[in-house]
Amino acid sequence: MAKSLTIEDLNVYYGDFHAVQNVSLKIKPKSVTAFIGPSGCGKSTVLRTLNRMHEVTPGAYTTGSVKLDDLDLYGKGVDPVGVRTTVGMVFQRANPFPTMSIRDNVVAGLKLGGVRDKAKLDEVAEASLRGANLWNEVKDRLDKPGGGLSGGQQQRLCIARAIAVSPQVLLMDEPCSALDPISTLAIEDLVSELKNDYTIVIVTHNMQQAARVSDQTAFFNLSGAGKPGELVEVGATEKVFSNPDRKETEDYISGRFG
Ligand SMILES: Nc1ncnc2c1ncn2[C@@H]1O[C@H](COP(=O)(O)OP(=O)(O)OP(=O)(O)O)[C@@H](O)[C@H]1O
Repeated sequence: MAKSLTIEDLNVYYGDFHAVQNVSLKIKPKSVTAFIGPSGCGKSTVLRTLNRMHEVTPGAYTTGSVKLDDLDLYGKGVDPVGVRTTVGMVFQRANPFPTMSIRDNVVAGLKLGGVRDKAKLDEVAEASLRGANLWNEVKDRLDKPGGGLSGGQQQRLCIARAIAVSPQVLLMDEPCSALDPISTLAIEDLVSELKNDYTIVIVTHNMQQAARVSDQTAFFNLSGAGKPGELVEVGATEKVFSNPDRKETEDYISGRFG
């Protein structure tokens, strides 16, 4: 199920603005990769190119390639909507449909895809909520609105919604930035469990979080004011945090800048 991602010579533009340059990176199946770096260096931009989500911004485009196993996600005839099902995404702020029931929130994507069989929908809702470590907290109120859950529960609901459509990769853009420390730890534990089934890429500003949850860390930086962001260093998380190759990486990780 889980697949690899291979990014080669990726450049991202917002119209005339060259946001990110020459990123090449391999992401193994069933691993967690953390994107770290100072604000504006292009972490979210690169993340969004992994499921063509940047294309919702008018004028945004890429050069280079992103492959899911052998499939070029930007190849001729590849449907971006299909890509976003295969490569799911969880955003910074939990964004459940607030008035929709918890159950319907989870299976919204399946329903949109035409699945009508109630038994099947219930089965996927339960499996996804269990997968997101939320089932026990909500099993007695599945018909209540998603907006009535706590922030941390809403974020896990969004993770359940993302996994309900059986993706191969999960992208997470600062999924804990709006959460308290306990909810944050719950999401981090969940990420470690989800790694058994999915390939995960997570953007985080929290160094401890990157160190705790990821196998591989990619450090991005700006080459100068107004210049594009670039990938400075990527490697095993333990190595990047204990013995980085580049001084900029060490300075950032040790809090000397950024
Ligand atoms: N929709 C957009 N339209 C135009 N420029 C954008 C857009 N989104 C991002 N940018 C620009 O692209 C650059 C990279 O932004 P991005 O959000 O990817 O950085 P980031 O590293 O994720 O930052 P942060 O840590 O602050 O979220 C920035 O200069 C930003 O202003």
